[in-house]
Amino acid sequence: MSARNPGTDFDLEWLSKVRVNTQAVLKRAQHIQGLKLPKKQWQTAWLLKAASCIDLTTLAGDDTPSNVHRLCMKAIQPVRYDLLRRMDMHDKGLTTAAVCVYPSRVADAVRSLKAANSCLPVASVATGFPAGQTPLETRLQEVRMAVRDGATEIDIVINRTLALTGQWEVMYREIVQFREACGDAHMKTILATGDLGTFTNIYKASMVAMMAGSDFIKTSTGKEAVNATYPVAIVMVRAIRDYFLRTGHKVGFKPAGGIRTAQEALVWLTLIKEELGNDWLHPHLFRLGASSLLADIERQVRI
Ligand SMILES: O=C[C@H](O)COP(=O)(O)O
Repeated sequence: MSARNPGTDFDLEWLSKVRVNTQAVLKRAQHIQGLKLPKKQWQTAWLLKAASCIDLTTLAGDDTPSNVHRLCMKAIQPVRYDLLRRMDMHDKGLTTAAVCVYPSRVADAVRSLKAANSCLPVASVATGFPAGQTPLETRLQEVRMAVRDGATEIDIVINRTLALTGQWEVMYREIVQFREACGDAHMKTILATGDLGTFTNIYKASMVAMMAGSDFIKTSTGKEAVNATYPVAIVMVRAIRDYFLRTGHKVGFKPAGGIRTAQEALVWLTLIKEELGNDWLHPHLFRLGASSLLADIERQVRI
């Protein structure tokens, strides 16, 4: 992970000026999707880069220590050894960026990784994931417990009620408290953009999350009706760029939810390269939240 974002004071004036131009956003997203993807000879390298940026996730009601263990083993060796050997990549230490599990499964993941001598980070969703509709004290306690169990990254969800009713300062104060509860664990803030209604709300929520000290902003929980989309990403990465220009702090970006194919992973990498530049094309500033993307990446690498 990179240097942390310390956040800023809440600045209402900054937010009130914001009006996102919907047509311009849609046009830019379409342009990015139309760009030529890396040529065949570079695609494998790009796909391995994508694999290294995955937060390999399981967030299911029937998660058990055994499937969390299998997830951890896959995260340590995301692409088959013989395939990596063929590419002379077998000794480069390729892993995913992290594993991501529910708070109750953090201890299982930490145990499995430790037993395998791996220091891969364990991320945990918290704060009443996915809806965030539990009392603030419960949400804070959940963060503290996940950290206590060994999570070094916490994916919090914002309180959508506050965003939809324009209570930005209250939302800011909640996120500041989550950041405190995280301690040294890095905080990714999930906006659940599919619930936020407008691009302007998405920009404002991104900015509030960064002002409150988020290390990453993340699109979705994977449980909304609409999850990671390219237009939403354009709005969020522009907010990241504006925040960087104003404060000098680089905040990471994590699209998540419904990302299943190697082709989509390539578009996501292209979008980041075009909008934020190469600095962001590393796991400390870019993650793909996905439960089933890796299988297609491995398939494409094999071809
Ligand atoms: O944060 C990660 C998402 O919950 C994963 O969503 P997915 O299962 O659609 O890949």
